[in-house]
Amino acid sequence: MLRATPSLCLFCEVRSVLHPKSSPWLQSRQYASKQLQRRKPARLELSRRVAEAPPKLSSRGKPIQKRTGSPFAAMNRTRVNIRESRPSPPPGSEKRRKPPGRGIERKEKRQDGDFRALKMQRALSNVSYQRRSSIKEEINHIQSFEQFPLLPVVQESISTQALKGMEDAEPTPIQRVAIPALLGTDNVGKRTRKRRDGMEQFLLAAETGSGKTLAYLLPIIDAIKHAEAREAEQAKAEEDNAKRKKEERKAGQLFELDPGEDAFDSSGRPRAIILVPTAELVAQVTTLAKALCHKIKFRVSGISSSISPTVIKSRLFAQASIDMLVSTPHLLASIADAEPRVLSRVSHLVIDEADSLFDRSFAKETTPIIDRSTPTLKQLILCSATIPRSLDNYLRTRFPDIRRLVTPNLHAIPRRVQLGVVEVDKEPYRGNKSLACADTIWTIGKSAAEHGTGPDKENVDTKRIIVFVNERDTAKEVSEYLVSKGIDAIALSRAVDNVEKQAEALADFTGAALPTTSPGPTSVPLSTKGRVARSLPNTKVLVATDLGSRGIDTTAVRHVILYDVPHTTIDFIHRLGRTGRMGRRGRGIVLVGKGDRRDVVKEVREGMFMGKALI
Ligand SMILES: Nc1ncnc2c1ncn2[C@@H]1O[C@H](COP(=O)(O)OP(=O)(O)OP(=O)(O)O)[C@@H](O)[C@H]1O
Repeated sequence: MLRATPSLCLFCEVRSVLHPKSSPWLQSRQYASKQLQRRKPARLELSRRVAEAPPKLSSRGKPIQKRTGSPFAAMNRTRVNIRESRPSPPPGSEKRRKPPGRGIERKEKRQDGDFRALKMQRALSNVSYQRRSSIKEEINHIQSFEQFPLLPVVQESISTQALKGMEDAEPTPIQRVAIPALLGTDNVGKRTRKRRDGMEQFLLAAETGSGKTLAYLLPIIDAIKHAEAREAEQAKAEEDNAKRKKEERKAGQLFELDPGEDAFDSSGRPRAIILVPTAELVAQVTTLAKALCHKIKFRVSGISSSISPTVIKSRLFAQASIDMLVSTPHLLASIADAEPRVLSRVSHLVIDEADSLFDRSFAKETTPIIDRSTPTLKQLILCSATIPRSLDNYLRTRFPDIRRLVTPNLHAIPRRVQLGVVEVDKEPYRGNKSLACADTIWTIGKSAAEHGTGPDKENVDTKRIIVFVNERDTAKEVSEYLVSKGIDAIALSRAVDNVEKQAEALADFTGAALPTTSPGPTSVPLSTKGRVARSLPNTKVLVATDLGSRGIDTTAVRHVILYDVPHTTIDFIHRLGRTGRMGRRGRGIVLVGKGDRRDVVKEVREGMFMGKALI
């Protein structure tokens, strides 16, 4: 009988020492063959982890942990595993996390999921659909301006001055949301009014062409008139007091210094300031405020760099007092450096087109104006058609308590605006974008010319078209090309020197009165290389860069051509927002060429078709 000692065990080798079966019955054949079967594959199969490098060991001999957050963490990976790279949540944060996929959240994820290309450049801050629906419900009951507790004179001026000729005009959604909030008569306002001490902050955000200007102007003018009445009462009481004291002094024959007249000078110290990015917008907002002041009686002035310094000085300081000032930040900041009192009585400060005025080119002028007016400020009102993510982040840190007054359709381009696409690479343009642009304008313009009835078919059903380009230099190039093709076009850009003609053309587009002395923008050189070419009557074209598009009220414009595909959805919203204003219909045409983001254009079109908010 064979006896197997532990050291001779063929199958268990070293382990055999501890093997419970290292006993004499190990010799049984059955057990030996089983062990052989088990061991066979071990000689043929490689470990699954054979390709991996052996773990790096620290000086203490322990494996070094991979740094997932390091910029080199993803090197040499063959699989994308984004989850792995996410930092683990801090302890305790699980409690605050909402249960996954509940109600609105889940639905929104699905809605967002459609914008695959736009997600890559996600530019806009999100407003939940739940919030949009609740705002809709809240403002549903407001049907007329009379429901706002405005002073009777302010109330009257709406139909007779601001919306003259518009019978039965109803407040727009942003006016329904903002006017009660700024007056402090909405539910939140009533609750907080009593414990209000410092400055109130508001963000008004609504679609383009939805009447935001009137939404902030009416409550501010109302507040100015209230303050005026209070101050008049106070002045009367002080006057009575002074009179009484004088009589007392006379009766008592007391020697006292006569305090004399109160030297409180309010010239050059406006109560309300409205900041806008361009001189064109200064003119636009001032015109509306002036229309209101005919009835309401308050003093408003607009100043911009297009006005001479002498006129600026007289507008600010020549009047006994000034109630409202409209300006650009650059100009006001330079005036405030020389004359700090200009910001010493401001109770209402509006930053219109806030997304522009808080961006890099304006922020260094806008922010100090806010800081310097803060001691007297009662309301800071920011206003914008879009809330970019950068602005959203800035507001969260700088104004965490700001009240966001948004409308249900914020960031959605209305369905009444259609977006068409012209493929520039295809026949007959063969990549010539300017030719495609001129041809598109001719197609739009021809129908206007055909419908003209006058002998020279002028001023009859004139089509106004805005062409948007991304770069300043392109604006001039494109307008010159269009003129060479017989189109009445002018560039609106800071790079263009013909300021007077620009102003005329813009006035014509915005419906403002044209100066009678000017020959009018209809006279365009219609010749190319000394030869008179055919011309397109009844069509006017403005070639503009993005800054020209901000805030300008071009209600008469039905067509917008996007010569360049806009960089972000923000630009899409502002540019297409020059048409389809205040419930009108409009048409946008985008020229798509080689290298342009077709997927982005497609998604914007789909979003517009479905009336969805862009992201
Ligand atoms: N309640 C209303 N009913 C009818 N029209 C109105 C009403 N309120 C304002 N409007 C008109 O709507 C037009 C657009 O107004 P406004 O320029 O204030 O729009 P906006 O929202 O500031 O646009 P943007 O975002 O482009 O600056 C103006 O011509 C204005 O007279």
